[in-house]
Amino acid sequence: MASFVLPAHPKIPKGKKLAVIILDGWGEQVSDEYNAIHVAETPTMDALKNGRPDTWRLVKAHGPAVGLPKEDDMGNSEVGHNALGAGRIFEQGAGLVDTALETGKLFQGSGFKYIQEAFPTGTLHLIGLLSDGGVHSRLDQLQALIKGCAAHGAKRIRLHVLTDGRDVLDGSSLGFVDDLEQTLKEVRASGCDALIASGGGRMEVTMDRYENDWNVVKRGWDAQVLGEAPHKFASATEALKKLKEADPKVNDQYYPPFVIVDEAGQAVGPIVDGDAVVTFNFRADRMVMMAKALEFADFSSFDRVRWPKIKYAGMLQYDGELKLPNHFLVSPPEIDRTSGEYMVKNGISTFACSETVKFGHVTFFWNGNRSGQFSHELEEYVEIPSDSGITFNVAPEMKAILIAEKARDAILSGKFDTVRVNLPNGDMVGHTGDFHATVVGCATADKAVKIILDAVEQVGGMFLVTADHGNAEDMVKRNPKTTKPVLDKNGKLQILTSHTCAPVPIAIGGPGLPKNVRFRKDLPNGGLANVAATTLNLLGFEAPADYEPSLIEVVD
Ligand SMILES: O=C(O)[C@@H](CO)OP(=O)(O)O
Ligand SMILES: [Mn+2]
Ligand SMILES: [Mn+2]
Repeated sequence: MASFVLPAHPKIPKGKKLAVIILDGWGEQVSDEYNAIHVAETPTMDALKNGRPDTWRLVKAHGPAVGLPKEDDMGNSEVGHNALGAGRIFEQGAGLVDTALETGKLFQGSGFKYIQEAFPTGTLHLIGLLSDGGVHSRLDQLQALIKGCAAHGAKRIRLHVLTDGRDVLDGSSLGFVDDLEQTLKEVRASGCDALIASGGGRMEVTMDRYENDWNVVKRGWDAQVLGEAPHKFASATEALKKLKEADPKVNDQYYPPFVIVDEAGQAVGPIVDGDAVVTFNFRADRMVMMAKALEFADFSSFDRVRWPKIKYAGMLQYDGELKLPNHFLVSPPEIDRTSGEYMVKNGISTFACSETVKFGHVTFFWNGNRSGQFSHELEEYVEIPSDSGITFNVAPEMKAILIAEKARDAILSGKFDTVRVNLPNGDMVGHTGDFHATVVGCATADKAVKIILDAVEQVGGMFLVTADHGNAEDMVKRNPKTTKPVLDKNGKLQILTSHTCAPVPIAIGGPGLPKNVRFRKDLPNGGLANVAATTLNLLGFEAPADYEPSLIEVVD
């Protein structure tokens, strides 16, 4: 058994309060009119950067630095917070699924064998996000899964697709539907009856998270399981086109639920007793609620009307603590010995807080996709309810100030050694593609940082401010080489709703920070995984030997 006792840091004393602030979706990019952070008034963050090369730097937050397969994979909250909390780089779901598909192991595992039992007489349903974004799922993996299932005996496959427009450009869903239809055609030619059965936009249908709004999951349930939706079409392509014609404001993220019907008007693929279901997203947060609805006998979050007896597997197991779902096709990364666990085992008390839509980021993701606390005595997790049923450009301040005030009160209470928050604005408002609202959101996040830093000042503490990946710093599609916007065929800017591959800032400071502590210069490629050792050092401990190295040094 690994020992959790950490030696004292030889030079940094214990006992100073530490605030850790994560700005969600806050990267560093060219400072121009498409950078909402640059355009926003951000005096607090500017002051941490300007003229402070020893206590401000950039760290990598995308690609292999956070366990993603490729250098052009943008960062995201799951991999970012996993790295921040765990202090090491784990190969993440995207890469694990790639390997399982390439080696064919996915089709030999116990999870696949389990769903395969339903193939002779039942339908296989595949539910998930349809894009090549690589944050929650990937189209090429879905295509390989469909072909592999057909080759391994699936006779009837039904797709329940969620359109994206958040990790990819808005409007790109039509192309992804075309690609998927092509694969389904090939599979049909091999004798497997494969069709799209239902759909809807990811933010409107199924992919809610952290129980912010169960109506989202219910809309998905009604379409996917019951075969009922307000809109019925002969194909997914027709659905996307007609729904857009009827309401030009509708976008890929927010398509209403629809079902595909046959000539007699019957839904082509409701989920019934004896069927198999796979949720093909590898990322956990936005599939956990659906997984609960599919799997839990005791379930009261909405009226399921019918709870079919199915064989259900997740692409991954989404929650190791809850063992949810029980069956899965690929084993998730085993993110163990996170900094949160070390802190608890070394007597460090923690207060963690965010609003609902980011609450699991500083708890569940931070702790290696583990729900619950390590210690009820030493840890307090506070969730501030998020607005639901709106897009965040309508209320771009979100709950940032309330989160900061909770953190301030926790710091001033003297009860906690460390306080950790996620400020959501740059990310959640950035995803709406509304530039002006994102500017307001970023300015608000900056004000929230100030509230926390003022409290740190009062108690003579320290702070570490960083981000989990980029988003708000880039609101248009650019040519990566020239950084100039890439215009569409009509000469218009293409709004970027997604995350980016930008590095993120990290700043340390506060009256409690020993004067001779500064960022090392010999880790130019440092990334988010280097932050955990840094925070353990600031709290007066040496970091575990196998953690990525600390970003700080003490100069004599
Ligand atoms: O909203 C989400 O699910 C993702 C984007 O797909 O954003 P984040 O990783 O910041 O949570
Ligand atoms: Mn994020
Ligand atoms: Mn995001």
